[in-house]
Amino acid sequence: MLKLNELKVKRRSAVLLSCDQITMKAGEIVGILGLNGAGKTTLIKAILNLIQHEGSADLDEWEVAKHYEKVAYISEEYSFIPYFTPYQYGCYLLDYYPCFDFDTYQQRCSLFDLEMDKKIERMSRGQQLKVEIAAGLSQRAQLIIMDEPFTNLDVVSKGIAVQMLINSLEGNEIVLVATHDLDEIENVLDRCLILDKGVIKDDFYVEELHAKGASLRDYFYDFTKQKSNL
Ligand SMILES: Nc1ncnc2c1ncn2[C@@H]1O[C@H](COP(=O)(O)OP(=O)(O)OP(=O)(O)O)[C@@H](O)[C@H]1O
Repeated sequence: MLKLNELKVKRRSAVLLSCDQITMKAGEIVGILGLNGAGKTTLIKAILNLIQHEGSADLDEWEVAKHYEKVAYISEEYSFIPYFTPYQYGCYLLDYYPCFDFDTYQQRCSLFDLEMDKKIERMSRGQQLKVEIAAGLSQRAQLIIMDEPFTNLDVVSKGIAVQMLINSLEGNEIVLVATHDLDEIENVLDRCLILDKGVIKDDFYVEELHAKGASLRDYFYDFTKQKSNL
């Protein structure tokens, strides 16, 4: 279980994030959605203790920040070592993460058509993101946090990445995905947190939305309309 306890991020006089207590159950895939500047990355960085914040994020009663070996963080703020090749990066992760599945990582790199012996710094941004996705999803982490994991991927690779995410799950992981790629992720998400100006404005199960005959795109259209009072 992931429990967020009153997370708050302040910068000078501005409050960038202010969350009440939220709990996510093992096995839930949760979308963190919101318009540009809504606070998605701020929320993720507060959970990961990458920025100064109040409150805490606990994974099964343990602070997330004290158990990075249980957490995979996939974002465009890459964690690979640029002068490594994907092969060398995999060896490094194998040393660091006790459960890292090197064989599956290699298969995933191959699915993405990545060259295992090319320096990551010489790859395109999309290819670098693929290395991050292949690596993060091979960590066998309990908590997988993805910040805009599909944005720089081509249309074919987005589909491969979504399928890779689904295939990588054993069922008990908690997955948080911040994304604007609603169509790609809609059928993968169990639950959505809707952020606006650093506050969670809505929290619902996608099933409930679908039961009303609506899609995430419809939801956001209405949400934006209400915001701008059109
Ligand atoms: N270091 C900082 N200092 C001051 N304000 C910041 C800082 N980082 C982010 N912000 C502000 O916090 C708010 C939330 O930013 P954040 O990056 O979390 O949004 P986001 O929902 O991830 O947006 P996007 O969809 O555009 O990536 C924005 O208004 C942004 O300007």
